[in-house]
Amino acid sequence: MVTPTPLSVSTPGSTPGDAAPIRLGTRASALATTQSGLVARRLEELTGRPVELVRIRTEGDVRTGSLASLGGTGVFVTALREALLDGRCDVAVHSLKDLPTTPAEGLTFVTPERADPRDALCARDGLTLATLPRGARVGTGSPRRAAQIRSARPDLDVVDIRGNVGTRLDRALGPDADLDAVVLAHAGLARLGRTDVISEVLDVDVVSPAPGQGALAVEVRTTDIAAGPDGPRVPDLAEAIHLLDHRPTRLAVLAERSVLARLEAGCAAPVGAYATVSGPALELRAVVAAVDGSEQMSRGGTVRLSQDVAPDVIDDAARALGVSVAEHLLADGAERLAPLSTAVPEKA
Ligand SMILES: NCc1[nH]cc(CCC(=O)O)c1CC(=O)O
Repeated sequence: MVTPTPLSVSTPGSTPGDAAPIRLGTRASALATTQSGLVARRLEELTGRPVELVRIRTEGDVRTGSLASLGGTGVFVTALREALLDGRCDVAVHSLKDLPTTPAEGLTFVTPERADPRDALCARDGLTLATLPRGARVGTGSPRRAAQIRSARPDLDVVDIRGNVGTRLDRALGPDADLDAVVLAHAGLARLGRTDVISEVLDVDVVSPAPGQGALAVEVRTTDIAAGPDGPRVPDLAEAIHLLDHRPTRLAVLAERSVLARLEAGCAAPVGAYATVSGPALELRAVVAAVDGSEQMSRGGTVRLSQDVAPDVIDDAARALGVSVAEHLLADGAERLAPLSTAVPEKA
């Protein structure tokens, strides 16, 4: 327990405006600001301090090349992390699936409860993966989605697209649509209030989600929240960050991200991983797919989480599950199917 500081005590007549604001760094897209707004409101409730959004442009927002050509490692997060480290903001909110698996020096993050991790097909006329006509054009910028869509429906024409959620939806559903469908994360659509455009939520056995999909990372400077001789440097923030952490989400995404880390794969690699906690069990399934859809391999595993050990021992068990599943995939020849490293080949 952290002792509340005067700042976090709500005294009669005190409003959030009375205390120093918490500056929350976010990308400027509609999805990013919506996600950040959710976290900002929670932080205001938990600390009694106002939260100010600081908009930061990331490389992923500036560059317009295909997602695969950007290389995938941290293009959406590096600028936010720099802003945190040089003090332009105190908290940064990321989509966890955009966060590289290599830890950032001096920073630490928690994961609030995850939303639906599945991908969603948004097709004209309510079409589904099964009912799209032969040769239909399906847009996605994700090699993981492309690989699995092609594997399920080799006859479809998968088209590489980029852009924010609205732009991508327009490609299939707008007045000038040039595609029959696009694939987007359910969580992003849900946060934007756009689940009406979904024609099918794709089962995780058909399209395995990106590691961490649907979850947010709320990142802070380690020094602000780590307990020192006099307690954390920012006690009310430390307490709030601690309360935002959702343990089952944390364990699931630890296992999923450990698959990616052990495969030395980036978020642009055709790798899916999905873990769930049910009772004392953590269950994980991961997929590596050839981008042309010709082949995919899948491995799963389960670990029983002992309740009477230290939290970091349980975290280690979640990571070990991911590593073990990844090693099975490597033993199966996963590297033959897909370029796993972040060095992305020239786009055709
Ligand atoms: N790289 C873009 C991105 N990062 C996170 C989400 C969706 C929200 C989430 O997965 O938490 C999206 C959009 C999409 O994939 O459709």
